[in-house]
Amino acid sequence: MDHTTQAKQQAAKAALKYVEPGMILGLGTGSTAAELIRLLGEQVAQGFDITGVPSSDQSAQLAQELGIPLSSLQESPVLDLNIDGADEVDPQFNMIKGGGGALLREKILAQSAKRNIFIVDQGKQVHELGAFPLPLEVVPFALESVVIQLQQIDLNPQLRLQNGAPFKTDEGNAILDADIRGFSDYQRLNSRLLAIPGIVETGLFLDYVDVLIVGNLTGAGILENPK
Ligand SMILES: O=C(CO)[C@H](O)[C@H](O)COP(=O)(O)O
Repeated sequence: MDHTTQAKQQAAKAALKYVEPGMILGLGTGSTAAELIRLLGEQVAQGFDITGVPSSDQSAQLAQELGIPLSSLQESPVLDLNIDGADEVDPQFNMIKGGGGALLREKILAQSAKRNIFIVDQGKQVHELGAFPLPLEVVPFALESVVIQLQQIDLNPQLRLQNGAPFKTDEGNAILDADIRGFSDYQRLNSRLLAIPGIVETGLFLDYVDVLIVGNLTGAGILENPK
């Protein structure tokens, strides 16, 4: 197993300690979140009682295969806890998410949770955001128009592809990956992006972290956000 996977597993293992019986738990998307879902599956098989609300069809499928009872956000609109991964996190707990294309549902779950824990391997910690392109979820009808507007502010948007065709999110939208290097006022950038009609959501997750768990080869560091 490679070192990054080991670090992701350590982060997931540390997060498991925050999960209490009877919780309605938001299940993130991506390989780190999948590590957590696998661990939860083992716990559920031993009689642990939780209900998961998945942030993607992919996570729903994995949880279902492992026998984790599932609910939907419609049935369970308030989550006790949400646990998800991230693509980048800076020292102020600002994050880029959406590498797996689930940013819209992920942000909705994060917003619906009483508490949010993000689990990352140490390679995700950065001084400033932007080496990882910022995913933007865009309504297909508006795609070309949004591309032009993003080009005008030098964000060099790239249409995300999958097997040669435009990537389609679980909500049926497209993803544009934008180059935000050089921008440091993330709140302002986020507001500016969300003001463009057709951009449904951005992968900038600002003010969402309650606890950040950073996995390494042998364990995990716990960082509480003093917000
Ligand atoms: O935002 C996400 C999916 O939309 C993921 O949390 C993010 O891409 C991290 O993925 P991984 O754990 O595989 O590195």
